[in-house]
Amino acid sequence: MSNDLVKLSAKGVNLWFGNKQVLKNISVDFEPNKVTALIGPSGCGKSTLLRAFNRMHDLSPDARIEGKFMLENQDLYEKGLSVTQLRRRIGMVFQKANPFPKSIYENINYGLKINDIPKAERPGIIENALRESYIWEEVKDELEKPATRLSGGQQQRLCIARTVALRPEVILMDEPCSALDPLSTLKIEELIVKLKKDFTIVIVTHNMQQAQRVADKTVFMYLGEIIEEGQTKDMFANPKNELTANYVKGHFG
Ligand SMILES: Nc1ncnc2c1ncn2[C@@H]1O[C@H](COP(=O)(O)OP(=O)(O)OP(=O)(O)O)[C@@H](O)[C@H]1O
Repeated sequence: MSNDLVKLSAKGVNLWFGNKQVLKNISVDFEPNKVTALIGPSGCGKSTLLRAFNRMHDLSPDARIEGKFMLENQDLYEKGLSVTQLRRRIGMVFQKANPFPKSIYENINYGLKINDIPKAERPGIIENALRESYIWEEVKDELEKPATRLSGGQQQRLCIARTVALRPEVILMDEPCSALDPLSTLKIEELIVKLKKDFTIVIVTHNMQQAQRVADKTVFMYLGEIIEEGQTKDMFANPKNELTANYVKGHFG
């Protein structure tokens, strides 16, 4: 793939927790302004791979990583690279919404403050991030309310707003809808599809319908390896590998 079609990539990655090898010779490219879904049965290493891009295993003493993770030309594990700076370029949204126990406004303002965004610019950025995340109309009159009083779906959209406010290049999403009801899930899916105009998105999901609704490309993993990847439509309509076929048909997982 030519380089301008690659935003984020892993090359020859192996990862162990203690003696257990969890990722095996993973090489994958993620295209800019596309949504890519990582799918596969429980325990196959999807979250481990996603988290490795954001250096989330740095503090696990038993994690050992080989191979390269690149954001365009930046080696994400380069010695001396600031993890804070890296996470500004690669944001992450988790399975369970995790707003700070502060006001809705402050949840977004905090990240802007610690990243030295001038005070005068912050209200506009906060409003814009809330609008982009389809939550502004619901919260605009109660920005001082504690974020923890929002519904689960609203909290997750707030967490997405908190991430987009910092204008990362990539947003990693680890099962962002698994704790949400169907209506909130659809709102987040609509949001994900809209956000790809500005961001490159990688999403871990167990929900095959969700992968087909939101993802341009899909990567199927099994026991720590990538078995198949391709355009989502092709992978679901004509999987090349028998394991992929059985998984997408719901025969195991
Ligand atoms: N910090 C850790 N220390 C030790 N083992 C871990 C750690 N994190 C994950 N594992 C193990 O690595 C394997 C892969 O886990 P991972 O969470 O990446 O799978 P997954 O495909 O995302 O699964 P799920 O769909 O259930 O979330 C599992 O066997 C898990 O127990």
